[in-house]
Amino acid sequence: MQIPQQQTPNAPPAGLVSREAFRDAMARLAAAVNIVTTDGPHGRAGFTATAVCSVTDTPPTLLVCLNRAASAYPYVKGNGAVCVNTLTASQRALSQCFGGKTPMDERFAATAWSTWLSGAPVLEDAAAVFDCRVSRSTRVGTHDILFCEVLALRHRESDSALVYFDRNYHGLPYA
Ligand SMILES: NC(=O)c1ccc[n+]([C@@H]2O[C@H](COP(=O)([O-])OP(=O)(O)OC[C@H]3O[C@@H](n4cnc5c(N)ncnc54)[C@H](O)[C@@H]3O)[C@@H](O)[C@H]2O)c1
Ligand SMILES: Cc1cc2c(cc1C)N(C[C@H](O)[C@H](O)[C@H](O)COP(=O)(O)O)c1[nH]c(=O)[nH]c(=O)c1N2
Repeated sequence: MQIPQQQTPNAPPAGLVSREAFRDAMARLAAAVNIVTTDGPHGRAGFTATAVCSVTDTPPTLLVCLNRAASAYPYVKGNGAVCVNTLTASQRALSQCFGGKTPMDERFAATAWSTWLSGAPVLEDAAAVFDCRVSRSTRVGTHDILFCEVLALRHRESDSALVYFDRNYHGLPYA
């Protein structure tokens, strides 16, 4: 039998969760770290993202949550193309570079990039690469949820992972 929300034991009343409490709890969710890039008529940009997950394999689609205040936002929206580059443990510095206030050209100067189908910059030695077109997007609060249809991909076998957990980076060795 399903228990209605208001009768769930120990459930706090709705509407009392602060941004701080939400973030504190979210900090307990370990997440893969990605550099999401874009390029095209509206220009090149990229940002670090942990809010990335699989949506469906038919058609292969993932989602990325992007803050509309981010400097990359107008570029991503204008180009309608992104590449999700999932980082290995050795790429922590790159995540820091794309996750702060570093000027866009300096971010991309930190390493070499190529392009596949979408035109967005590809990090060839990433743990996994998902080259995508943005098939649709939805506004929720401060963010847009971008649904990204995968046009091409590649992944490395037996490599480490970069994980963001408890407001810190952690290297996860393979096996
Ligand atoms: N989804 C996001 O937009 C997101 C995720 C992680 C980090 N960040 C950025 O990196 C900074 C440092 O993050 P931190 O983890 O070290 O400490 P934090 O206390 O700011 O965030 C803790 C956790 O809350 C979530 N979060 C943070 N800002 C958010 C936002 N604006 N919208 C939705 N969820 C959010 C993330 O899961 C994050 O790991 C943040 O202040 C934020 O600017 C943003
Ligand atoms: C570990 C980690 C994880 C995330 C981020 C940061 C860091 C350090 N940031 C923030 C994003 O990368 C960037 O810092 C902000 O958008 C501000 O960038 P600008 O200085 O405006 O380019 C981020 N932003 C976003 O819109 N969605 C996300 O999933 C994440 N995830």
